Amino acid sequence: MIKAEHISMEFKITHDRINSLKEYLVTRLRGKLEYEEFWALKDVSFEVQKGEVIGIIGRNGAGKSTLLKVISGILKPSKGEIMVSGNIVPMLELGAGFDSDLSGRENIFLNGSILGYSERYLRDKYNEIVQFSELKEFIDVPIRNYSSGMLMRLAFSIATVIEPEILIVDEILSVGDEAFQRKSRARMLELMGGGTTVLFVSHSIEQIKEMCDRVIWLDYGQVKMIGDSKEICEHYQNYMS
Ligand SMILES: Nc1ncnc2c1ncn2[C@@H]1O[C@H](COP(=O)(O)OP(=O)(O)OP(=O)(O)O)[C@@H](O)[C@H]1O
Repeated sequence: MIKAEHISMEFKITHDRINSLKEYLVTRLRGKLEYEEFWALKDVSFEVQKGEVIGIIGRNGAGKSTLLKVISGILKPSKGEIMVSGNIVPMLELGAGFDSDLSGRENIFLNGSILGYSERYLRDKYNEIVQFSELKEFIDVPIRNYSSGMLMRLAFSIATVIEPEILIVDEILSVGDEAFQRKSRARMLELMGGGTTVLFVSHSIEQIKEMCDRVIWLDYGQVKMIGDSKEICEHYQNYMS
């Protein structure tokens, strides 16, 4: 379902302080722009089968979010190849795929169509999405007036009600109030039970142990360990303590 072969991701970082596009172009044309190469992912390979729930762990800056972006097709890897079969719904950055001037209702259709779903399908699912989000009174308000918790509810409701084949989630379960967190966790477990393949990043090792079949542990952009979730989490906890 997902196959990553020798994925490496390079970012070019400049330490020059550049304040405008003009300054950037002048510096660049003079050949004075100095870049430092930084490899956020180095030679990462793994395979995920249909229906598996995979946790990605590692310290801050280890490359977890970068890996999710590469799998989602948001970033193209500098080296290596990623193969994905099935429709992916990425929930990576809050508000991505939304237009802040549009209402919650309009954004359900906008976001849903970006994710590749037809208007008819979204119309069928609309009530369920709104009901799950608990945003009924706010659904015709422009989302720029939503709190981050409300935005998260909307994004989560769209992503999970449409039952994607592959769901990619970055730390989303830690946002929102406790009641919604509980509800989201139940919904995630339901999706996992229904055969959705899930990849998610979490700093909560307890959550990873509870929900995942397998874990990928990234360290400095490399796969440090990959395997059974309880086993890898124990190694990780020992390593970090
Ligand atoms: N667009 C970018 N340009 C330059 N460097 C980047 C970019 N995106 C990420 N990085 C760098 O790549 C490294 C990995 O970042 P990433 O966000 O994938 O880490 P992470 O494991 O998700 O971290 P965290 O647990 O803190 O969320 C970091 O050092 C980060 O600064």
